[in-house]
Amino acid sequence: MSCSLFSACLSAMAGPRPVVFSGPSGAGKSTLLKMLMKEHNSVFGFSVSHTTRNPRPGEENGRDYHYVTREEMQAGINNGDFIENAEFSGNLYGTSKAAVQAVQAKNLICILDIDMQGVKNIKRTDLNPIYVSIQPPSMEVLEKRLRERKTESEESLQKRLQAAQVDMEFSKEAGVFDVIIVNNSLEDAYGKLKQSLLEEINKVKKVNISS
Ligand SMILES: Nc1nc2c(ncn2[C@@H]2O[C@H](COP(=O)(O)OP(=O)(O)O)[C@@H](O)[C@H]2O)c(=O)[nH]1
Ligand SMILES: Nc1ncnc2c1ncn2[C@@H]1O[C@H](COP(=O)(O)OP(=O)(O)O)[C@@H](O)[C@H]1O
Repeated sequence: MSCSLFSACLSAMAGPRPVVFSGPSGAGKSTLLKMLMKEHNSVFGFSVSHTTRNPRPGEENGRDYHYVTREEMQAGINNGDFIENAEFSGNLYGTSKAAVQAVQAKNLICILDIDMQGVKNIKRTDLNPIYVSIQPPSMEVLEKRLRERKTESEESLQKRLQAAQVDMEFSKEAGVFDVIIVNNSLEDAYGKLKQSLLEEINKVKKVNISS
C-alpha cells in the first residue's frame, strides 16, 4: 500500500482501535496495562516508546522502552520517525511509527502509554484511539505510591508531582478522555478498565478465532 500521508496509512491499516493510557506518573498505568496484557495476551500489543531516561531495575530494552541517547532520539525525530514526542521530567519520550505499525500488523489492539502532551498530539492524527485516563484517588496517595515505588530521586519525584497536578486538571476537561478511571482499589479499577474495553476485546477475539 502506498500512502502519501502516514496518518492516512495508519487509519487505512487500522484494524482494531488503539487504546491510549494517560494520567499522572504513579497513577497505575503500567500496573493496569500489564494486568490487561497478561489476561488478554492475544488481544493487546504494547507500543514500545523511545526514551532518553535510564532503564529502571527490571526494565528491558525493547520491551518496556527503547532506551536511546538524546542525540539518537533527536535524529529520529528530525527524520520523521515519530508520530508524537514530548519532553517529560527532563527526558524525551516518543511513539515511533514503527512501534505502532508492529502491533497493528499483528491485528492486535495497540496500547500507548503516553503523557498529556502525547494525548494532545495524538488527537491531531488519524489514529482514532480510545482515550483512557488513569487517575490517582488524591495527590497524597499518588505521592505515597510514587515514594513506595522507589524508582525516583527526590528531584524526579517532585517534577512528577508538579506534572501530576497539571495532568489531573487536564483530565477533567470535557471531551478529552472517553474513560476516566480512579485507581483506588486496584481490583475495582481493573474491573472498570476491562468493562470499558469489553466491546473491542470481543471484536478482536471474534476476528482472531475466525481467521
Ligand atoms: N508523549 C509521550 N509520553 C510518553 C511516552 N512513553 C511514556 N510516556 C509518558 O512519560 C511519562 C513518564 O514515564 P516513565 O518515565 O516510564 O515514568 P512512570 O510513568 O512514572 O512510570 C509517563 O506519563 C508516560 O505515560 C511516549 O512515547 N510519548
Ligand atoms: N490501586 C493501587 N493500590 C496500591 N498501589 C498501587 C495501585 N495501583 C498501582 N499501585 C502501585 O503504585 C505504584 C505506581 O504504579 P505504576 O503502575 O508504576 O504507575 P504509572 O505507570 O502510572 O507510573 C507502583 O508501585 C504500583 O505497584
